[in-house]
Amino acid sequence: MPSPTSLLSELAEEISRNTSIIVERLKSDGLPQPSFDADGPSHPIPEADEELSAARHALIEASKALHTLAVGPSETTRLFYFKDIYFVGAMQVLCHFNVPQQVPVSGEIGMDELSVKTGLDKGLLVRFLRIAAANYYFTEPRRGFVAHTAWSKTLAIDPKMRACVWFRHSEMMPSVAKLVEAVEMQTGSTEAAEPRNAAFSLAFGDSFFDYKKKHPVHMVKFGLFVDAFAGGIEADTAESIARAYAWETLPANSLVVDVGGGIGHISTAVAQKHALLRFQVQDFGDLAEESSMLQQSAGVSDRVHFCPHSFFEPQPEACRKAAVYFLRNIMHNWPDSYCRQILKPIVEAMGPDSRLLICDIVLPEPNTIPKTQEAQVRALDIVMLSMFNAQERSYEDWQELLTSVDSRFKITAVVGRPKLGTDSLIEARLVQ
Ligand SMILES: C[S@@+](CC[C@H](N)C(=O)[O-])C[C@H]1O[C@@H](n2cnc3c(N)ncnc32)[C@H](O)[C@@H]1O
Repeated sequence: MPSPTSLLSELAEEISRNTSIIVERLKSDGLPQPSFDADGPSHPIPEADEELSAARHALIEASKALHTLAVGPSETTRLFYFKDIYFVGAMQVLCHFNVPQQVPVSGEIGMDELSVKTGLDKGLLVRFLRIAAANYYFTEPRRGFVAHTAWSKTLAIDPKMRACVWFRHSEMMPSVAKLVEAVEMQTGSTEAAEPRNAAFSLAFGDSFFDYKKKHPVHMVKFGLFVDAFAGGIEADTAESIARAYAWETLPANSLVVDVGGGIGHISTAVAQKHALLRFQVQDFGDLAEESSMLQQSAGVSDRVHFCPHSFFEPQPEACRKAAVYFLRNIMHNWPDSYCRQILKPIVEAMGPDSRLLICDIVLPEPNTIPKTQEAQVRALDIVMLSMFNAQERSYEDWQELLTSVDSRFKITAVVGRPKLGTDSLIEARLVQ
């Protein structure tokens, strides 16, 4: 075990080596260097480039470790997420008062004028802006004036980014505050481990999706958040899913049933790339109109159809013996007992050649991936617990869950990194 001093040096060297790779490659490719300036690039280091992506991840990993070592155990714990909690609160106040959109994307604005334009009391505006600026969002180029950084500009130009701040603050934080209560309720009680008893439900008085149905604004903002969260991981976009799986090996005219498919944005992307496939997108009926608009604008409305359907009900006749039953980010929202209820009607509808295709995280073995990536998937696991009393699953968990529904289930393929990012595609078939 190296001494802490040599570990610091090793990490500094790692940072220096990977920084050089990135700086030189960006220079030789004529790309802009990362910068806090408002006109700095929003994705400065392309993920699609293997060398750059590897250097970027190594840099993130080493700089996080170096930062953690430099702060030290005592200060880390004493200030445990202290600054971050209030930073999140301040950012949500700023977004709520439309501050990011009222700051010009280039140039500056006086705090007085900004206060009038947003209706946020000037004294409070200045206090919230200054904590934001201390975290690289907004800058005060001269006293009493504010301008964007590349970070705050993302909030000015993209409602999906504002939905990320809103979701952290308005749904995740209240749920996390109820986590201990929810876990205490569950301890020794199988009945309590129900979605309606999740920390979210204790905070909001309703289960996650029932609450959304009753509060359409939350549903819309959640949709924007999901789009930004998954869509922001280059390797997890709809287009990546269209590329990652061997859709082209399915016979012409094959039917893909997109179970709980939302408005069908994944089916649409796959349909655009694979012209010989048909799709039925199943979700709540109130998404039908938006779904149909999407299919029409994407030019795939002849092959992608929306079908209002609850995944707890038997599959409709038109969706039986489909080539693929595709479930993206569905199972991780439900505890095992509910996943079994979702999978049973699918198994009943599957023909001998049907495949089940689940797109969700496959949790890694501990310490087998870089810590920053592991922290991300472990956090998602606790998100699922606090929102739904559900979980992310390891390969063994998936295998166990599937065979508990039907002992014939066999996982026949798993497609993960580098074709996909956080999620994997888990293909399973009923094997006699
Ligand atoms: C996390 S989203 C995933 C949506 C889509 N598969 C995707 O990957 O973007 C979960 C979806 O499950 C849908 N859902 C929840 N309960 C459902 C039910 N009982 N029947 C059908 N869909 C349901 C929600 O409306 C939502 O669209």
